[in-house]
Amino acid sequence: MEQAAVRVTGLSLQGGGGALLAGVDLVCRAGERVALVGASGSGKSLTAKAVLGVLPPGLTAEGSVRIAGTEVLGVPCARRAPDRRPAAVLQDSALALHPLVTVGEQIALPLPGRLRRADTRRRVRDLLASVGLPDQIAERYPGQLSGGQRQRACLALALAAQPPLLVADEPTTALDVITQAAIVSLLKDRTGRPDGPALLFITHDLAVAAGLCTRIVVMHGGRVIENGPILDVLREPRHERTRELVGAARSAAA
Ligand SMILES: Nc1ncnc2c1ncn2[C@@H]1O[C@H](COP(=O)(O)OP(=O)(O)OP(=O)(O)O)[C@@H](O)[C@H]1O
Repeated sequence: MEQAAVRVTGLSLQGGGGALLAGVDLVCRAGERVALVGASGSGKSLTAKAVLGVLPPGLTAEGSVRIAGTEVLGVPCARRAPDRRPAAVLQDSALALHPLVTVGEQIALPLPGRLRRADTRRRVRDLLASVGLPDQIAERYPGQLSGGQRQRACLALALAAQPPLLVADEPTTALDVITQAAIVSLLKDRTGRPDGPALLFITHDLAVAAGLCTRIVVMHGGRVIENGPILDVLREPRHERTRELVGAARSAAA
């Protein structure tokens, strides 16, 4: 069987007095970009947190989450082997970066410690360039960047660790439409290729999902209700809730 960047099987989560996720199955293969969609509260972020190893305390998880073939469910991110840690790009880039450490120092952190300083500086510059940021950004603090620049810096930080998978949880929601398009185009360039991470893209925007991803997983009430090639699912949604999401997206675009 081909090894997936992430394979979630029968993931269930209990907490807050009830079932939050029930038997979630999801696969994102190496070199693939998969959209995870669903109405608010359907369980997308909790699924992402289980994959990332950052589940909130007090929740009981069952099932399986395999990253590049290794079982990681219940193993916090920091205790996973470095090549089994997915990277994350989240909605709030200001919270994702340390406010008192320069962008360059933060991007250098995941790089191998044995690199000479000049090599580290060069790698940081290359990573910044790969997300369309100039060298000088390395010396700045996160608060001195625009929201779009900060999200690019978060992407550079995520790519620095060469993760098998990038989980992007509504990464463009806080940005204006032009910056949104630029970040989506960067995600398309930098993920879903044999030499880059696979992408699990959580979004409410079906049009963006269709432009970026080849497959879609639709959640409702803590379950996966539909799953398939994105253009097929959007053209002919089978589940009533998927039809509602597609209908709402069509009305918004009209
Ligand atoms: N730590 C927690 N304890 C108890 N319930 C939680 C916890 N975190 C989330 N939930 C509940 O689990 C459900 C799924 O939440 P989740 O954040 O995964 O939804 P979502 O699909 O990402 O929604 P949105 O699109 O609004 O971000 C919601 O009903 C939420 O209230």
